[in-house]
Parts: sequence; structure tokens; C-alpha cells
Amino acid sequence: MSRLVLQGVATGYGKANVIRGIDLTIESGRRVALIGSNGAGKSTIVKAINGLLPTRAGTIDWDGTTLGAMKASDRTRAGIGTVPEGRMLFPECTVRENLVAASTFGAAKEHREQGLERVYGLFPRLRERAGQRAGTLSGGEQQMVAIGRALMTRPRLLVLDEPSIGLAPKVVAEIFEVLSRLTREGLSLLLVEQNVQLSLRFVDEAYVLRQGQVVLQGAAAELLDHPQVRTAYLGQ
Ligand SMILES: Nc1ncnc2c1ncn2[C@@H]1O[C@H](COP(=O)(O)OP(=O)(O)OP(=O)(O)O)[C@@H](O)[C@H]1O
Repeated sequence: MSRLVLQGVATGYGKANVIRGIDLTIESGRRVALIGSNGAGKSTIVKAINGLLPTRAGTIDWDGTTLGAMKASDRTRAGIGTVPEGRMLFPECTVRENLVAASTFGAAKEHREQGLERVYGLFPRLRERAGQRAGTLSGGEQQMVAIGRALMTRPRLLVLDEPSIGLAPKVVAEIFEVLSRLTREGLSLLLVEQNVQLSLRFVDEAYVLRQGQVVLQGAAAELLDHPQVRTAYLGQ
């Protein structure tokens, strides 16, 4: 079972307490979105989940185990994959090298070729561009590499920070179709998106964050109709 539970999580930077006690649960196989305006703390929560930022209070449980001070690399090995904001690829390395770099994590090592085949099957364009330097790819292709790289570690939960940013609608649709396919195969998703319309149409449930606190949560379809969400995030 792959269940992520945040209880009373607080974290921040230096003297700034950015996240001030949030509860959030992602049940196995569910698609969950975290929405909120610029600076609400979405990326900060992502960093607390993937272990790049220590928590100051509360607990994060994954698969029934409290993560505590577990290192980021160990969280990846435990099945939490991240597609970071800005993609963070190695621009001078090829697509294949970027993908393979991630497979040095745990079990993925023996399954490198299998992993590559799976990624190329999901994103055929990456097979065609396997030898091309990542920095020369289009934005959409780079996002595909970032997602593919996370998949190379065989995650059971994929955390995506702003996957649609700066991409044309057609490419976004293509990427979300792959994400949809992955969730049908049982992968859980935490989607952080500025595009509220897109994320609420895609996920099962969502949390609305304001100034480091959850101000609304519920089924995505209900939130799409919620007056506060419509006014604040959908411009309606
Ligand atoms: N490394 C850092 N050091 C200090 N403050 C930071 C750092 N990273 C983020 N912050 C601050 O934490 C707050 C939340 O930032 P965060 O990036 O989590 O917001 P966000 O909801 O993801 O916003 P965006 O949609 O603009 O990415 C902001 O006030 C930001 O200035």
C-alpha cells in the first residue's frame, strides 16, 4: 500500500515559517492537486515531502513509516519520485544519459534497460531523441525527460511541481494523457499547478493553500464549482 499522510506539518526557511501546520493525505492510486497562488507554499511542501527541506513540526508518513530525517535519496528509493519545478535536467548530457543517471537509485539499477524501454514507450519522442543533448530539446520534450527520469526510479507516488508551466496546450495534453495512463496503472500523484482549471479537471481531490495553510479541501469536481475557487483562481 502506498499512502502518504502529512499531519500538522510545519516548515520554512531561516526565520520564515512558510508552512504552518498542514494535514494532507494521498491514498494509494489517487490523484491529488495542491493549488494556491504564487508564494502560497506549494513548492515548499514538495521539498518537505521529498526530503530537501526538514520539517519543523508534524509528521510525514509513507507506507506506514514516519519519514523523519530520511534523506532525499532514500525517499526516492522508498518510492517517492519527484519532477521538480524547472525540470533540473543536465543540459549538456543526452536524453539517455539524463534518464540513466536516475537509475543508479536502488532497484532501478538492474532494471535500467527495462526502465528506458518503458519511458520510451510512454514518450516515443524521447526514443527518437535519445542521443540529443537535453538542453537543446523543446520545453515539452524536457518535461518528458524530467517525468521519464522520475519514472526510472520506479516510484509509487509521483510528485510533480508545475509540469505544465510554459508549455503549449497540445504538449500539456500529451503529457497529461501519459500521467493519466500511469495512474490507471496504480501510480499515485501529487500535482502542484498554477493552472487551477487544468489540475482540478485532472485530479480526484485537491487542497487549496493560502499563506502556508490549507483553506479548502475536497473533491476536485466540487472545488471547481466552489465560489471561492471560482473567484480567486478561475477568474469567474
Ligand atoms: N530557499 C528559500 N529561502 C527563503 N525563502 C524561500 C525559499 N524558497 C521559498 N521561499 C519563500 O517561501 C514562500 C513560499 O514559496 P513556495 O515556492 O513554496 O511557493 P509556491 O506556492 O510554490 O509559489 P510559486 O507558485 O510561485 O512557485 C515564499 O514567500 C517564498 O519567498
